[in-house]
Amino acid sequence: MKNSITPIYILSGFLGSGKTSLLTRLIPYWQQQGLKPAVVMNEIGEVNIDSVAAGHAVPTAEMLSGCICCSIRADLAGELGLLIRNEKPDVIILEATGAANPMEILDGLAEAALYMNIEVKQMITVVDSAHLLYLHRQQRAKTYRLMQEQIRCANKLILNKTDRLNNNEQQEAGDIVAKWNPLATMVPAVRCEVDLDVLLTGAHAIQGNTCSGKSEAEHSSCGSSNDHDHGGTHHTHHHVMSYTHHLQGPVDSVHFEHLIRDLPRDIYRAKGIVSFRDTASRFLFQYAFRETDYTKLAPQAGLQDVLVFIGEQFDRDDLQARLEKLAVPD
Ligand SMILES: Nc1nc2c(ncn2[C@@H]2O[C@H](COP(=O)(O)OP(=O)(O)OP(=O)(O)O)[C@@H](O)[C@H]2O)c(=O)[nH]1
Repeated sequence: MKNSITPIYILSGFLGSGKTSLLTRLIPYWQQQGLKPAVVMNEIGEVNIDSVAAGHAVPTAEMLSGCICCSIRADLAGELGLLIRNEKPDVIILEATGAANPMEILDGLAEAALYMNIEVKQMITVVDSAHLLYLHRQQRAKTYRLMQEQIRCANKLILNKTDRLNNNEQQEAGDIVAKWNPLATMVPAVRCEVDLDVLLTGAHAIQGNTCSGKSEAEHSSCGSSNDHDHGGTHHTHHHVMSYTHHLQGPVDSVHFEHLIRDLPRDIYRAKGIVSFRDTASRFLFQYAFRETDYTKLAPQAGLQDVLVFIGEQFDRDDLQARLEKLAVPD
């Protein structure tokens, strides 16, 4: 392990807010400066679709099937240690799952810092401004509270997806975020297109145990609420669940689009790789807060065809049955 301090940038933000979009900008930014970035990617699901989405070839530690803020937090120090020892990166970007509570990640990193020379430089939270506004109007407790925590703990905020809001709504979303975290620098953006020189320099210190002056008791979504199981050292996100479905072959594009259109509201994120038999093409598929996106892939690129759905206590069996029907030709 090298003796110099390895800076760590944490990318936080709710599911589908744009963290991977930011990652794809950060990697070439540092590479162009002659630096060697490495990535720690954390996914609640069993597969890492984000590395296909990011399209980068940098040293990556994948932490799958759990959340680094709770169920697999104990593995974080080991993964970081391996990455630093084997790859000697100049900078590490830690992309948390969208369900992660940033306070718990900071705690995990503070533990890791006992064994290795690391320093958390920035906690950048990417906010899906349209989703934030929707939740603010609905006041859906658990998800809303988690988003609030992620915003409060940041020292840099990207108010992303402003293309989905009109001017008044953008103002409203900005006001909510500024009220929750008046200290952080906030930058509005579309697809996280921000001036990285500005984003990465100068910021108030990360607030450790007192995100924007809030008390420990208010850091509820992972540390002290009923959302998590605190049996021993094992914590789980009760209200967030995922389902991974491996597709056995190409599916009909129209049937697939209907299935996605009719997804229950409680599924707020889906992503995967899917091949369509009617168009003979293969796509990276993304669904975030009711918006879908398809990026064409080379026929053999990346993983086997697979879909990951993330949401709040949705009917997994029903979803599985509907996905299995897709495999049956007309
Ligand atoms: N309309 C719109 N879509 C965006 C914007 N930024 C990102 N997206 C899309 O939103 C989806 C999710 O973006 P990601 O960057 O993968 O989000 P993420 O936060 O990494 O998602 P998770 O890791 O699953 O939590 C993708 O389809 C992106 O293309 C934006 O500013 N506007």
